[in-house]
Amino acid sequence: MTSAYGIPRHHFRAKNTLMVQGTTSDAGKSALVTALCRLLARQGLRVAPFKPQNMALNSAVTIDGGEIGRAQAVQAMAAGIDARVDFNPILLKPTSDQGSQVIVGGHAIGTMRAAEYYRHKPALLNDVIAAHERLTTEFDHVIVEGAGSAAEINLRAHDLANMGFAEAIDCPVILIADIDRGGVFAHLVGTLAVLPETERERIVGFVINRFRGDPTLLQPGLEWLEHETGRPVLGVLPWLENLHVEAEDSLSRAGNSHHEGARMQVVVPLLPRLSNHTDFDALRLHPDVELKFCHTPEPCDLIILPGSKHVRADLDWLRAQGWETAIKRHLRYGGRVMGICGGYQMLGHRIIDPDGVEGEAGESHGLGWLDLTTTLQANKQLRRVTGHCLLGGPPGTPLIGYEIHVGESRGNGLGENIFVLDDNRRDGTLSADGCILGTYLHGIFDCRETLESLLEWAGLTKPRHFDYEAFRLAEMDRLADAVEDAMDLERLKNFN
Ligand SMILES: NC(=O)CC[C@H](N)C(=O)O
Repeated sequence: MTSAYGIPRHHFRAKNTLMVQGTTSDAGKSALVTALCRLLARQGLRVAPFKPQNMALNSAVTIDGGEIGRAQAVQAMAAGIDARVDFNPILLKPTSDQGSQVIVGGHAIGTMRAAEYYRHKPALLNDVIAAHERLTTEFDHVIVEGAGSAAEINLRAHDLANMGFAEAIDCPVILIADIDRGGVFAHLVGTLAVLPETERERIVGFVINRFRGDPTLLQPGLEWLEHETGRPVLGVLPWLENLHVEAEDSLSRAGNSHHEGARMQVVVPLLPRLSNHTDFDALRLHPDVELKFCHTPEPCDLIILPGSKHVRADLDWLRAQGWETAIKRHLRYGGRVMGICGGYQMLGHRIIDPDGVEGEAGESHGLGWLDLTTTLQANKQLRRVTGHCLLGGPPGTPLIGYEIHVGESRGNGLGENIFVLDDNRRDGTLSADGCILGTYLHGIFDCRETLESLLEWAGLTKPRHFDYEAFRLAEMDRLADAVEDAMDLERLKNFN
């Protein structure tokens, strides 16, 4: 038998694989996959997350030295295993509205516009299938996350992220919809309606996400849905107040924080190509910190220039929004400034992109507050690091982080390093007056001790203890508990 798109198919052939697709973006696919990974791992099963294709500027460095979407690294954590490139064989990192850097098997193969990427897709589907196949031989279960909406029929012909993948490997699919945004029945029934018969057949049931309110009022709708579609509602997941699971990409549900009694105001310019915003999760969740992502400058104690996928363009944006003048003033009044990766590069004298790695070839004047110059190179540096932070003086506090950058910085400003890495390298530059700090390391706030040292440097006395690692694991368990209460895990296991 062949699918509506000509791919040979058999009935539910893929071993131990269950896929979650959504009726919309942000329906809760990532969270459901995270929860299922956690629940299966809690039963002592070996479970791997998988997302064929991810589009995100939040990425993670894997144990095997590649780059994948952040969500799959979080799901791996939920599954109790280290992240590896097979969990997300294709990652698209948008650099402009039309083009993305294409990362295959953990490594960038180039920056492509949509049409060019489409030409690569048939070959890429083979890479995706091969990665999935490797996981099925090693793990008891593979939980696959789709991308965006399953109903994007305009993209279906070359799809490898949703039904294109499910058809190719032949696996059952759960469809999840977000009731909080409304229209949930229309979303579910409408999605089934636009799918061809063979794809519709794969949908083994529905999950309704983010429900709050009176369940008796929902019940008639569920009965209607089951009757109308002949498919079960496998679970209604509750709205979980302030649930923290790292955001896949957009800042819509994450974002600004407000804590009663916060003593430190942090502002992060909302760069158009801001990358790795999960860097700020531990910081914005800290009880002493109020963090805001802003388009235009606002008064605060600490300004952090974040990572960027297109540093020179984001630097232009920063200037156009008035940040350069505002930051100078902020420094004059004793404020602190920090730059992470792309933001660090902006703090130097120049950013040179001779080969147009991030857009037009050329160079830009940096803000010039740290004595360094950055050249962007074809080769991307990807590594996880451990070490010590010497901010409070030797022997320093433990440090963890990761690097993802094509820029290489040189200059006298790199002399006084505050991060000593276990691989004998150094990182972390402090300006002579101690008010400006730059680093290539992402994820450094995740480590409690480093977070406290950095907050003290920024002017906070005796920061409260906040253990982000423990917090995020507890949140994963809160999510998993809710899914366990709402769904029958044994039933899900029997779908394949
Ligand atoms: N993660 C980042 O901020 C990367 C900065 C810059 N785009 C580089 O690759 O060097």
